[in-house]
Amino acid sequence: MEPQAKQGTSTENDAQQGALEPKSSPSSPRNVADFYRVKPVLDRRIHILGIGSVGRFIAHSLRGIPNPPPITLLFHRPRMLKLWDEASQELRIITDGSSEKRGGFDVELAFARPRFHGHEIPLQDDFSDPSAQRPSESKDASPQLSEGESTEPINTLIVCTKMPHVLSALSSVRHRLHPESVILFMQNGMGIVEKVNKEIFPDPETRPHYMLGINSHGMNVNPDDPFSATHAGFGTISLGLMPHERDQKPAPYAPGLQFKPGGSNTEPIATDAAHAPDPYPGLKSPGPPGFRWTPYNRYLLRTLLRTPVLCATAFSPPDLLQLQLEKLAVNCIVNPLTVLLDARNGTILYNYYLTRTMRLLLSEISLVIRNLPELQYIPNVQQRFDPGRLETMVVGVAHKTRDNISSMLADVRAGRQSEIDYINGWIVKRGEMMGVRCVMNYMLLQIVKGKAGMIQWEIGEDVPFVEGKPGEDGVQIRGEPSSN
Ligand SMILES: CC(C)(CO)[C@@H](O)C(=O)[O-]
Repeated sequence: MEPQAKQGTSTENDAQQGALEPKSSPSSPRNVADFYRVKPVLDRRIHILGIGSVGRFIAHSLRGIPNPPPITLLFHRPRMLKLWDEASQELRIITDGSSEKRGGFDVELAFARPRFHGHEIPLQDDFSDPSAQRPSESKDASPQLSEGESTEPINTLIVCTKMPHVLSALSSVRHRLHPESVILFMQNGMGIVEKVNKEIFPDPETRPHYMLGINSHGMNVNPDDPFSATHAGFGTISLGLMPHERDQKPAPYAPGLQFKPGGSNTEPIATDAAHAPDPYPGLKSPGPPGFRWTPYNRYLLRTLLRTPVLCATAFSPPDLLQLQLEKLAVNCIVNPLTVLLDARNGTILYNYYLTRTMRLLLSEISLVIRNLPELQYIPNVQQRFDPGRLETMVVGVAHKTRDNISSMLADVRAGRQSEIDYINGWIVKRGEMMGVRCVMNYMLLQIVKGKAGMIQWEIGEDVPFVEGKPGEDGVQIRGEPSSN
């Protein structure tokens, strides 16, 4: 497949698009045909990685707008590609019982590269043939590709995989992403950008641009159809562009900066208690954000904003961070408690024992959030993340989604890895960095992991019954000789 051959062209006359243009010489041709021949047009193709319910919903929605962008769905497994080829090659979204099919998607294979302790691990494609190597990272960073995998550049990527699988999924397309690409992360929980920077794009010079999205649409998958999803709850998508480290300029008048007479010119000293020397050297102090529009982050944002069914809105990075933290506080309560109780979201309401539990957890969550150094220069953070306000939010969401199975409960029941490390685990980790010991969140984290492990064991240990053949009585245990 040659995705580039299928790409559309943009008619947007975007001044920023000039960033992609080669420098024109005074003798550059001026007539229209030559202009289009010389000027590379913006690549409108959007790639989607992670074709679960949210990936299907976004892909389907984008294909429904006037002048839709070309969309490439990236499948991890050849089996999915085969199922797609055998099916109608359409995505179906069911809303209020009415189903709408849309086609016109391109598909590609991008094998997820499993990772272990921060490194890709080579796996065999075919376990019966140990000589057949799965793609893996090689020392010279030029990836080994499997048959069917593309090397075409990806300019615009939306990552909809669940949090625990983002790194292995992104590893499969790392060789196709470049410093001007934009990646939109659509995960629940916190901390993905830091992980991706550490493990996938450690060098800021070659790192793509990032956007973050918070989804509140309720989506359900249909177990018997891998290419459909049910739009169960109408929500919104909040979007924000992340400032890039390459664009950060040193802030000469950052609050609290002074220079010692005769001392090092770059070493800050404290001017007052509120602006004491940075206790978190890894975290940036809020200098001018140094934000830069690029052709692809502008294009992706515009395209998502003009897709009505997504109800997408754009926010500044500090506003988006606060929205993420509000969602985190809700998820820190609803998700693990519904796992422990093995019950729907509404169960945590009108039960004073559970209200007490919620309040104890929220006191730690609120303390951590209100002391995050990245929020210290934002007004009203103390009120916005007050435990009482957070409790009202949790109760509101639990009530609104009272008949839903939380995403964490669904993952744990199915024996999948949950997102708890990026939810309560993130609170515990950030608390540790600030000297706040979040013992209740820590305990909840351990119990949820314990319960998930228990269910994974049970699934693994399942006695594999096979149905009796016609005429045989009862069931037979696989591998055991038949009793009759
Ligand atoms: C808020 C929430 C718990 C509602 O179902 C949702 O974020 C989820 O399922 O993760």
